Amino acid sequence: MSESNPSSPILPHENCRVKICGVTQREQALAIAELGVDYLGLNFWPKSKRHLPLESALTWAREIPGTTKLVGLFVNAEANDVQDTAASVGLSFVQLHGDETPDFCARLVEQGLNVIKAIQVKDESSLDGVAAFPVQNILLDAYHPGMRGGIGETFPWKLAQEFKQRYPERHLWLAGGLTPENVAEAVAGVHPQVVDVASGVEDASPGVKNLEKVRRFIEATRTGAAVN
Ligand SMILES: O=C(O)c1ccccc1N[C@@H]1O[C@H](COP(=O)(O)O)[C@@H](O)[C@H]1O
Repeated sequence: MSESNPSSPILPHENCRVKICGVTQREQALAIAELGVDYLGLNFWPKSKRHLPLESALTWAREIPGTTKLVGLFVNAEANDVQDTAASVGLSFVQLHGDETPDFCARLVEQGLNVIKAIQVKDESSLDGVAAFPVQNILLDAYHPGMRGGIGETFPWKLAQEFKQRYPERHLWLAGGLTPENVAEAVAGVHPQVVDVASGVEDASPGVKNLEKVRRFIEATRTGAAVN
């Protein structure tokens, strides 16, 4: 499926697109789509605080307008479950945030899925393995021992800049600790294709977004300036 989203109402700054991840409520999902977000992340990892049961997703996900693409997040799921969920929910991308191997990703790509492989960046060597993954979309997130993601921590963006130099043909989804306050600096310094945020647009409750923060995050990404 194409990366382009021609009906997006405002052209993003430097064409950087926005993904809001870990939405758990139908009304919020519709409101966030209405704000013009490019990608909405649905978290199918049962251990996440932002877990969305498949049964819930099936009741409302297809109400989201097609201008907002759905991304399903999985951690070490079975290939058949990823494929079945993608088909039944109508996912445009699957985000693999666990220890999935290049072969596992290849199998899903062969099935016609658009795979985003997440890499938790510990240091420069974390980038070495990227070459083996047969996917166009790579998501870089912060490394935290024993945690899979959604933790609100940044990693040194100079490593994301290095990724861009080493893998210019890949699409970079930049994640990890992004907020309405720092996303403009991230876009200007790294030039990712997509910025992805979960906790940075929430208050106290994981999975419940602060819509004003979402609005400010989108605006900061598209205007290239921190919005207060
Ligand atoms: O959000 C989660 O709960 C989560 C759980 C397991 C793996 C990934 C998860 N979220 C992803 O983590 C990054 C960064 O999140 P944050 O903005 O730092 O909170 C992002 O890609 C989310 O999609």
